[in-house]
Amino acid sequence: MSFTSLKQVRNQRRLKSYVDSQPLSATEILNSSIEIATVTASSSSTSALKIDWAQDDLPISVEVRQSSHDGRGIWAKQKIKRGTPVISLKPYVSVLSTPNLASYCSKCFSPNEEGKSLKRCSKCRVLHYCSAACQNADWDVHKPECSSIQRWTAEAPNAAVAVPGEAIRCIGRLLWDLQKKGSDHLHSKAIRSMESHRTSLSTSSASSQTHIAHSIVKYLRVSSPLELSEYGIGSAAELVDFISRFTVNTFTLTTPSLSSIGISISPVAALINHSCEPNAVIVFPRSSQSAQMDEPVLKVVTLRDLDPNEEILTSYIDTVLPRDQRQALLKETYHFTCQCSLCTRDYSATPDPRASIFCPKKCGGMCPIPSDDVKITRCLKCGQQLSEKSAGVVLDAVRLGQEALDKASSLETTDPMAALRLVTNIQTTFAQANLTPSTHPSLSLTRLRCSLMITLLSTNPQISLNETIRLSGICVSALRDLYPEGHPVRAIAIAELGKLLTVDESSESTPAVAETPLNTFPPSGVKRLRLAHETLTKAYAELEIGFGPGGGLIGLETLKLAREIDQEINVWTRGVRNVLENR
Ligand SMILES: C[S@@+](CC[C@H](N)C(=O)[O-])C[C@H]1O[C@@H](n2cnc3c(N)ncnc32)[C@H](O)[C@@H]1O
Repeated sequence: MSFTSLKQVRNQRRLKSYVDSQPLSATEILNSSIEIATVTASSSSTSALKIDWAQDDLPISVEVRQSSHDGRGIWAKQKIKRGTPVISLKPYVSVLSTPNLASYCSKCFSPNEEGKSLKRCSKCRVLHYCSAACQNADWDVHKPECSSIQRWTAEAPNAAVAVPGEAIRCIGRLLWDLQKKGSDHLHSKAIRSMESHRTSLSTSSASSQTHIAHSIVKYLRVSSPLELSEYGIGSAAELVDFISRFTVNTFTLTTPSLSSIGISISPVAALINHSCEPNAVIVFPRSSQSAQMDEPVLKVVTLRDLDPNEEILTSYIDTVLPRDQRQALLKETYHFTCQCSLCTRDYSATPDPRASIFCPKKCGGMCPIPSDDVKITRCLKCGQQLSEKSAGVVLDAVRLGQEALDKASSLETTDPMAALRLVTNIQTTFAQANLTPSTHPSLSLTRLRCSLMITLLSTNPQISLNETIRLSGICVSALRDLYPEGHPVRAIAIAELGKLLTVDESSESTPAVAETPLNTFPPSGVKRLRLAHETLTKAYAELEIGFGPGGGLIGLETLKLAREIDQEINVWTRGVRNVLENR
């Protein structure tokens, strides 16, 4: 679960507060969720809850429990094998983020296929569909949205804000649905029961949520929050409360290859608590077996074998970040101090791979990265202290790297070449600072650089295929230091490397880096094909864990490619044998 998508909204102009002078008390909010939950059993620290709106989506292997530490959560009742899609459901609402509106169908979220074009709604001209069937199926929900978008666009001060952001569109869809179903419907109960932190918001969060509240009022075409009673919202405070629930409980909607394309709301999946070292992941694997109209399907897949009475935990944030940054993000958006196994790990003997530099004496050991507060750091193997000057170089590199990452990410789709220049130029600074490849933001920059090179590979002859493969290899090895076997991020990176190794070598331009004995990766000819096959087979095995049996759409593609390469290797081997026998 991540809320990067809301950043867009946060950065917009802030409006006057709508919040009532008499906010709902925490007890009132708590009571509203307890009335729908019946305690049915109890253990020493947790008690099982039977929640009517959750029962249909939960298999018998798990149950909802309440704990004093992290509230409600989902727990294993029996042994569960790793790679099990323990929960599989369709979110109540899913919407595309604005830049993706023309590239994916707004009903089934399939991408615009090459050679075909999505059909645009002729009225709002904003949503697109892959077929008339998808458009018709979405019309019930899109109807009120369509006129609201048209009005929003007509009143927009400039083209940059001509389409309401995904948070506004998502809340709009949710509220129209609740209005139609009524307050007694299980969906309405489920939404009301999601956790809110309205009473403990920081000033900046309160301000951004108030801003969203203003936008919602404008989008729904009511003149004040008091007119929202037909949506089950009785006051301005309740509207802000609703938005707080939304912020805490929204998921990033991703493609089968994990690109973020929008946001989804599922109160059942939102019952899962957080760990920076999770034992499960939330993915949208898609597969050719399921009918398109049923997509997107959210799956919670276990990453390791679970014992009975273990809590199922996913990560709400990107766990490539070092502890301080993870804790700050979780505190700001989710209002808790994380005490997971990763956050409480002792790094005095082995440094955190997310925050390390190589030993200044090059003994083969590593030092924890210095920070503004702790500048003195020494190699954990040989004890060599990092000089103050070198600590300054590292701190500068991290700061410049983060700036380059933010800037390049914003240019990624609009000007990939400029983004690539930015992330390439920072490499020298990083090399001087001795950051390890898995240290933040080094890894994020390498991943972005690799993904930009892949995008540009087919159109720009300056991009070297072998260099792209080498970078992809660096990403895979750094991700292996951070993620367990089968984690979808790692599995997708391995599949990407395997796929790159299958690209026709003859398409390679003059190598940008001279081949040296130390630089023999990737190999060429049949050795390369064999490595590609081995990598794809490994990727498939990991995809089958992180995305569940079959590995989702990427699993299917990877398996197909592995089989094709296997045939190619066989043809090549037979060819060589024939030549040898004819001699
Ligand atoms: C998406 S909800 C998870 C379900 C929530 N526990 C409930 O009862 O509805 C996220 C909220 O759960 C709580 N939470 C999740 N993980 C936690 C953790 N590891 N430690 C403490 N609180 C946690 C925080 O209050 C957070 O804002």
